Amino acid sequence: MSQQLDHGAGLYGTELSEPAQREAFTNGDVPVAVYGLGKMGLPLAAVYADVSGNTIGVDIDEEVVETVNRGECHVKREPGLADLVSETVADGSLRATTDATAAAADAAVHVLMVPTLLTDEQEPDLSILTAAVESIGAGLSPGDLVIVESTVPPRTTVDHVVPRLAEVSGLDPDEFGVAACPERTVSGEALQDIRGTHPKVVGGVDSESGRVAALLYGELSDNEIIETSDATIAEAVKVFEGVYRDVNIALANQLATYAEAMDADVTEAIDVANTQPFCEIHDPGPGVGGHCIPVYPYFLTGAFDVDDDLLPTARAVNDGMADYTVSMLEAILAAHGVDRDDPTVLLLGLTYKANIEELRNAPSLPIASHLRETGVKVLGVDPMIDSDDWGDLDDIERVDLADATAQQADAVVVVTPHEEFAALDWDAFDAPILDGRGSIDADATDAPIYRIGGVWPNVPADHGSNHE
Ligand SMILES: NC(=O)C1=CN([C@@H]2O[C@H](COP(=O)(O)OP(=O)(O)OC[C@H]3O[C@@H](n4cnc5c(N)ncnc54)[C@H](O)[C@@H]3O)[C@@H](O)[C@H]2O)C=CC1
Ligand SMILES: CC(=O)N[C@@H]1[C@@H](OP(=O)(O)OP(=O)(O)OC[C@H]2O[C@@H](n3ccc(=O)[nH]c3=O)[C@H](O)[C@@H]2O)O[C@H](C(=O)O)[C@@H](O)[C@@H]1O
Repeated sequence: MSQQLDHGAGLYGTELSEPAQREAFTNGDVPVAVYGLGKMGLPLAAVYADVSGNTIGVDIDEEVVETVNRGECHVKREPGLADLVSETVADGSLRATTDATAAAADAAVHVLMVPTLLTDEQEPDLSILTAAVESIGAGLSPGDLVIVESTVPPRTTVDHVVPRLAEVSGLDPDEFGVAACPERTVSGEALQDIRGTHPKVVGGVDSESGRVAALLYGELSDNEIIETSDATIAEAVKVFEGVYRDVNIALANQLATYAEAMDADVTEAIDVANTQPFCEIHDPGPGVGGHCIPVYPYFLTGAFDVDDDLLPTARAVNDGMADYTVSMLEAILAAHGVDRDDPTVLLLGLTYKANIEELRNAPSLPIASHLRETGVKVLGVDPMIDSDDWGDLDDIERVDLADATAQQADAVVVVTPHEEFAALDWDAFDAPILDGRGSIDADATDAPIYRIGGVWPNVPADHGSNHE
């Protein structure tokens, strides 16, 4: 029996030995297509290219495709990614295209890394995933493996992806493999995470799908490969991780409101509580953003008919922190004698998380629109957002970082503490500061600092409770 895989053939159902399969994969004889070249897709495609020597990235955004094919990297602040993209494009391991069906026809492994969002009714929106699945179906061959790395509601792979692939390709489901292998990566450390910070979870729709997926990720990751009993469990692992985080952030936010009432510093209480191993209370803040953590609970509540008060309540607590922040700000303005009809507030950090260029569900957005509704003039500084990308921020007047302290704002709010803010002269603002993430070293300034659920350094005694 030949120990040589025909170039382009798939590994699902192959009679080759596993060593021969690994050799075929790392020799470039098992072409890979990665669908979605965003914050997660580009790092993933680059690692697949580095290992397989034969990966094509697919994106609907022509600018993304052209950027990648120039060997350039559009995903910011991912250590090592720009070099890896440049190297793999230069040696021919990585290329990009907008032609998903042509890519699917060439590939034997198809990796879905496209966004999975919500409808306006907070229901899972799998339209993007479905479009990519249909493109793959149009080019699917017997022996191929389709991998769902996108985060999806549990049961999506078995109930939606497999039937759609079979219908579009005309193949019988047992002619190709499908596995849910959710991406457990954090932006800002994507390459190291993909290569093994955490165990890689792999869940095949059948044992052969799981076997092939585990073999491939055994080449990408130097961490343990955890093969779950089926694809649904693998999908649930990812969603449960995210829901765990949302509920625990809601707990931290609720505890912050109690800390205010008891005139105690919630951060100190949390830090000390977390010194025992059964406690991992998260951090309070102005809200939970991104298109992951605030979305994943709806992959359960919007996908299954279960009587659940907990997840919706946690979502309401987290979404309520924007208004909580605004109400604190209104009290701060009053305490500092600012009673004009149109005070000016400067927001520092608009994206959902420090040093990450993503505005989806960012707490700064409801904070800004709530302030605008009350007649406040809202200025914003965010070094992660170029001026030509400011269009979505129509409630906020853009200010360059260099001009931040010159704005004569009546109050300053640190919503997202980008690393650039560490160098700011907080005294130069000559205004009270609401430090939404507890990111300012109070010893470094005489400015009055207010925190959510925290002690308020440099705040005069008559300016409300909970102060030093
Ligand atoms: N951002 C994160 O920290 C993490 C995200 N994830 C999951 O990864 C998936 C992707 O998220 P991100 O990379 O952050 O999204 P993103 O928004 O950064 O990038 C998505 C990319 O997909 C492209 N795209 C949209 N429709 C497409 C289609 N039909 N075919 C091909 N490409 C298409 C877009 O043009 C964009 O370049 C989501 O399911 C998310 O839940 C998982 C772990 C971490
Ligand atoms: C369970 C978990 O930690 N998931 C991670 C999460 O990463 P993500 O980039 O969404 O950021 P995050 O650190 O969870 O923050 C989400 C939001 O929550 C806020 N946040 C975060 C932690 C906290 O204690 N308090 C808090 O208010 C952040 O400011 C941000 O607005 O979601 C990622 C994802 O699935 O996209 C996932 O891969 C990451 O491992």
